[in-house]
Formats: sequence, C-alpha cells, structure tokens
Amino acid sequence: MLHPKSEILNPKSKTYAIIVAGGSGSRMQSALPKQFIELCGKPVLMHTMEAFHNSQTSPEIILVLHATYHDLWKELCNVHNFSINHKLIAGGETRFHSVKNAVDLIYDINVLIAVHDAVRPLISSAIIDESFRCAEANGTAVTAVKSRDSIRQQNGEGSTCLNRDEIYLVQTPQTFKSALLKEAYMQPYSENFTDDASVVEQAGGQITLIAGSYSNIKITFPEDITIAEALINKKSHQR
Ligand SMILES: Nc1ccn([C@@H]2O[C@H](COP(=O)(O)OP(=O)(O)OP(=O)(O)O)[C@@H](O)[C@H]2O)c(=O)n1
Ligand SMILES: C[C@](O)(CO)[C@H](O)COP(=O)(O)O
Repeated sequence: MLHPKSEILNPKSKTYAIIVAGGSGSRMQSALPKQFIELCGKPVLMHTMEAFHNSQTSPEIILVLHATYHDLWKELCNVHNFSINHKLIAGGETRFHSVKNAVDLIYDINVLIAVHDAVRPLISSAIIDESFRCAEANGTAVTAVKSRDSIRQQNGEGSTCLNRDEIYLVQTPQTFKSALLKEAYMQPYSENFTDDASVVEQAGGQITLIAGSYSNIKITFPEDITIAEALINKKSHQR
C-alpha cells in the first residue's frame, strides 16, 4: 500500500540527491550515452538536475558520471550556461557501485539522501519533496506506481494471473535516512540489487512506498526520447 502524504520536512534537515549517470546506455544503441542526449534543447541530465534544484527541498547534488565523460559534461555545462552547483564524482562498474561511490562520500549519519536515475528527467518537484518528507518520518521512501496492465507469472510452460492491485512498478527517487543507506551499501554486491530499495531491504530495512507518476519514465530505448519530449512539451503548454 502507498504511504499517505507526510508532514512538512524539518527545514533544518540536511538533504542530498545522488544523481546516478554512470551507465553507458547499451539498450539505447546510441554512441552518445543517453544522459547527454538533448531533450527539447538540453541534455537529459540537465532536466533531471533542474527538477531537484527547483524543488522546495533543493538538496545538495552529487552527480555520478563515468570519468571518461567528465570533460564532456563540463563542456556541455559551458555551452548551455548550466550553473546549478553540484559535486562531480566517478561512476562504478554497475549502478550499485556508482551509488556506493557517492554514499561513501557522505559521512554524516543524520541526513537524508535521495538516489535518482539521471535518465528519469520528468520527475516532479512535488514527488521529490514528498520523498524527503516521507523518509524523514519513516526512514525510507520509494517511489512506485501500480501496474496499468494485467500481470501474469510464468510457471513452467504456462502462466498464472497475479492480483495487479498488489503489484507496484518501482521508480526513483528512492530516499533514505543516511545511516540506513550507508549501512546497506556496506554489503557485498549482489546481482539481485536492481535498485536502492533492494539493497536496503537485504540489510533489514522496511521499505515505505510513496506515489510516483506514470510520466516519470526511465529513458531506456530510442522511442523513450520521443515520449519524453512529448511529455515535456505537454507540461510546458499547461503552464
Ligand atoms: N554503472 C552504472 C550503470 C548505471 N548507472 C545509472 O543508473 C541509471 C539506471 O540505469 P539504466 O537505465 O540501466 O542505464 P544504463 O546502464 O546506462 O543503460 P543500459 O542498461 O541500457 O546499458 C542510469 O541513470 C544510469 O546512468 C550508473 O550510474 N552506473
Ligand atoms: C532503479 C530503477 O530505475 C527502478 O525502477 C531500475 O531498477 C533500474 O533498472 P535498470 O535495468 O538498471 O535500468
């Protein structure tokens, strides 16, 4: 079940956002990794970082990017006059290792940390703020939506239907009290760690789900660029 909306975030709470952009985007089949592809005139990554910067919480941003792309990123920041303050660090072999590189740089065990995929540029400021509020109250806040399709599980040659009201599709941001996230990321890597919630759960943490958005898509395949541009244009017409 999704957690109801939380109270106001304590303005004294220190907050961080780890934006993971250390992947190579193999499924996108583009020479330029998908986080740099332009969406409505600017790189995917800039849309994502602006959403966090413009949220009420406006967390300190740590950007995780493969070292090979640090110079390209600095050049893009110049070209686009992008001046949002952030710390740039090197990515790792998998998403887990990229997140860990950032988590290990945050020493304070009394802060809140959101982890977000750079390639989910349509995240709303409202969801970002709610994830920090919920994590402050409950320790964890993991963004998710219910499946709109029916769900079947394969068993042997056949398959059985599952109750879709009990199934959630997990997104980011995934936000945690730092003590919990830091302890979880001390575990050795496992292939089952597909997101931060799976890492925290394996370490004994209880996951609180909050409402995500069907627009908060992860740019994974080429057609996702067209969908994301359409959604951004729709949003700007609504303003
Ligand atoms: N070593 C890695 C792998 C992934 N990511 C980040 O994790 C997010 C979700 O990963 P995914 O969509 O799978 O990105 P890629 O790994 O780049 O894509 P693919 O799996 O198609 O290669 C992305 O923002 C990606 O940059 C990361 O920081 N470090
Ligand atoms: C973290 C994530 O976006 C939550 O849905 C997802 O697990 C990333 O999966 P990927 O295969 O690494 O893109």
